[in-house]
Amino acid sequence: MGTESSDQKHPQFGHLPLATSGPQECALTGNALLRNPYFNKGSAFTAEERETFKLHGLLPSNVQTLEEQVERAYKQYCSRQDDLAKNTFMTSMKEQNEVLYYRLIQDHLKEMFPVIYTPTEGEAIANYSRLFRRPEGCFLNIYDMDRIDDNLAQWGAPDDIDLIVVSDGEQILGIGDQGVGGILISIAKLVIYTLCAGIHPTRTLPVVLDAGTNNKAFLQDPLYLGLPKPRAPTQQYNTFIDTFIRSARTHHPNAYIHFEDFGLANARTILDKYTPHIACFNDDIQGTGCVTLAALTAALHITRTPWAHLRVLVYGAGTAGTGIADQIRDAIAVETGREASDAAAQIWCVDKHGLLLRSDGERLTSAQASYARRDEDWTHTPHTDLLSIVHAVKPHVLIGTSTQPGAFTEAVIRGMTSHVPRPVIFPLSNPTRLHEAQPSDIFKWTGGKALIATGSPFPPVEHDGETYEVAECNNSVCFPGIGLGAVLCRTRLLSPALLVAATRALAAQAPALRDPRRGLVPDVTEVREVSVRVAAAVIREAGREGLSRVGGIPEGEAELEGWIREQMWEARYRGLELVGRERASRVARGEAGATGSRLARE
Ligand SMILES: NC(=O)C1=CN([C@@H]2O[C@H](COP(=O)(O)OP(=O)(O)OC[C@H]3O[C@@H](n4cnc5c(N)ncnc54)[C@H](O)[C@@H]3O)[C@@H](O)[C@H]2O)C=CC1
Ligand SMILES: CC(=O)C(=O)O
Ligand SMILES: [Mg+2]
Repeated sequence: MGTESSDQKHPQFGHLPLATSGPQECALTGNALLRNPYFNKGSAFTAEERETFKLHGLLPSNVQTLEEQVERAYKQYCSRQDDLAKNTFMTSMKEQNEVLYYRLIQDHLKEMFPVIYTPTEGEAIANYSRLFRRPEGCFLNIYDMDRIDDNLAQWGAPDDIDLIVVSDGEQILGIGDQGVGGILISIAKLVIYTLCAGIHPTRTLPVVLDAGTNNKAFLQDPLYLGLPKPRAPTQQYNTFIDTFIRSARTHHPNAYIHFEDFGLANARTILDKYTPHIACFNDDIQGTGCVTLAALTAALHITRTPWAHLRVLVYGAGTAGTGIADQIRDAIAVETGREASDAAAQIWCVDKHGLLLRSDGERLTSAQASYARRDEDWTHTPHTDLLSIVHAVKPHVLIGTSTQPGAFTEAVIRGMTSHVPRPVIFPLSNPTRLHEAQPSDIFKWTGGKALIATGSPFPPVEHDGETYEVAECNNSVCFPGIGLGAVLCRTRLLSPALLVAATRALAAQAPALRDPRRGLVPDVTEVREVSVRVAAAVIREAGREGLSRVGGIPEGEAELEGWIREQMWEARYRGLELVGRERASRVARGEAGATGSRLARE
């Protein structure tokens, strides 16, 4: 586990795998220190530090607090003319001073989350090659597979990396193939891990797998920074993935691997292949499934619909849609004692050719096949028309993961409302412009009866003099806590039981359970505390299943949560201790109290 504090003892918990307090050892001085975003404090370096680290003459004389720096940075942020410019400003702040960057976001979380994540991050990704200033992360090239080992080895010693987020850029945030720009989704997800779960920012690695792109505009753009070739054929692609996983396991054997925004054909195949062997997670399949099931669980608590009678319609049966369907199927099976195949019969999936039917044959992916319906039951209903399907199925729940804006029309929503008293409607497609319906319209068309959650943030809805929160049902509410739990107990695998435990922990924290005007999932401003509970559930379950590789984890609830909190990184300045280069390289090799792998190269 993290070596940062291997020589520090915590008064309450003894030796913690990863401590985030106390002084930090630093071998950098002068300009090199100011240019290092992890150690840099800018105008907040104390008089003593300015002396010790040879900073005199390199900084204006006034020593400021982090709060004063945040105030100035926020004013600069506000002066940027639009969200994309604000996003670019934040990227540059991250390159200069990580503590200030995270603290600024934390102090303005609600306002800034959509700027550093969906929807604005999608715009930044689409414009990656135009906005590019400085590379961040690890770029792997399918035509240079022999170098993957070296490329990954340079990120530190085997114990330095706890978490890798990797994307191949094929299906980014609902905006399709973004090629090498996919590095930015890996970076954005890692920022959320740090913000929302206190994952140590220097112990993570963002990776993009550049296998080409089928984005025609990029292929014709001389400024495109990735491989200007169509995506490589399947066999070569599979070898690329295998090589990446093998090298990652060799050089960073403890890293939990998070897959993000892979294309439909590959996302599931890769997850199924590696889940039995390594601790890995696909956010679009499992994270989205987990948060949606948690939101649904809270909604059913309010509507009082029994699991045994539940009817669910999933519109858009791709990576996210089938991931959600699987989680709901498994929950129905657990709650009713039915076989998973029987539980699947309570879920109807619609994709671009209409309701999934058995006669679709080879057109169905393996994930879709278990939801295909018998053709003979649909001979009298137009199975390509959503409204007709709604009238035939009478769903309690309608979920949109189709990227088709406005697909949940007034007729569809009113049709659904004619069959069930409290329709549960989740338009989850990102970014905001791709949502299947607007929450305010859904509220209007259902006479305020709907229980709504959306994929991107929306403002609250007014109805009959009351204000109703619209929950953001985004995997960002659950993947940080799941990852924190997985990292802290160094789970060998991320088994289905760990995900069930995480989902239950998340569902139990739905604000709507306390007040029906509040959201079906916790708000982003609450996520850090939510992550503690989710991580605790994951760690406890990993212990029960014999998957945990860390000893001495406290058992009591309060003690376990305290143990987790102690290891969550926080955006505050710590004292610096000057050490010699030799000590610093031992630190970087994990032989002494380290400050993070990336410093090995600095
Ligand atoms: N809220 C959240 O946490 C998450 C939201 N998403 C969003 O969900 C959407 C889908 O993402 P993925 O599943 O990764 O993409 P995907 O490409 O794997 O799935 C989209 C599916 O929609 C289908 N589709 C296209 N046109 C359709 C139509 N007219 N009717 C019905 N189905 C249609 C496609 O054939 C495909 O199977 C994206 O907008 C993405 O941003 C994805 C993951 C998490
Ligand atoms: C939220 C997310 O993971 C997506 O839209 O792909
Ligand atoms: Mg995603």
